[in-house]
Amino acid sequence: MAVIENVPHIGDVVCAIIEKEGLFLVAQRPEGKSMASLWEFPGGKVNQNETEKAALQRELQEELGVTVNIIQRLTPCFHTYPDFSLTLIPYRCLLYGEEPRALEHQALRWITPYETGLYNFPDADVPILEEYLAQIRSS
Ligand SMILES: Nc1nc2c([nH]c(=O)n2[C@H]2C[C@H](O)[C@@H](COP(=O)(O)OP(=O)(O)OP(=O)(O)O)O2)c(=O)[nH]1
Repeated sequence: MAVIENVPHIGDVVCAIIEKEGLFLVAQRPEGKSMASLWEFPGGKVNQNETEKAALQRELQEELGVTVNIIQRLTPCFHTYPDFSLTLIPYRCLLYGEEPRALEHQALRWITPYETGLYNFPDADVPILEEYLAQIRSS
């Protein structure tokens, strides 16, 4: 029999795949937060009456101290964790030149597509990573 999940939906979460010279940025979630130490794409929840792009720029200022050039929206991923569900909305982005700083994360790393397997990502990120890697391999 199918089990119907009944967990709170936290809403839309935007995240940035920031690219630089064939590398992209991954950020390690802080200790003490949910999914601590997993590697994610910087971003966060979209507030009420806020556009996705405005939320992304706000979160990237707060977390990395940068403003980005937003290039492309990838396919959103609806995912259910044991205690909540979310819709994770990825954007490919380029930097204007400022170097990101880990203002809220444990660490930041610029990685190549080949290194992705060395990092543990939240489950919601897996289809997003697959789409992104397929896209850059075919370009
Ligand atoms: N920024 C970001 N969040 C992600 C990713 N994958 C993923 O499942 N998430 C989840 C973690 C959080 O529950 C939520 C992001 O919301 P948030 O950034 O406003 O919340 P937060 O880190 O303060 O986390 P929390 O204390 O609410 O658990 O989305 C990702 O790649 N990037």
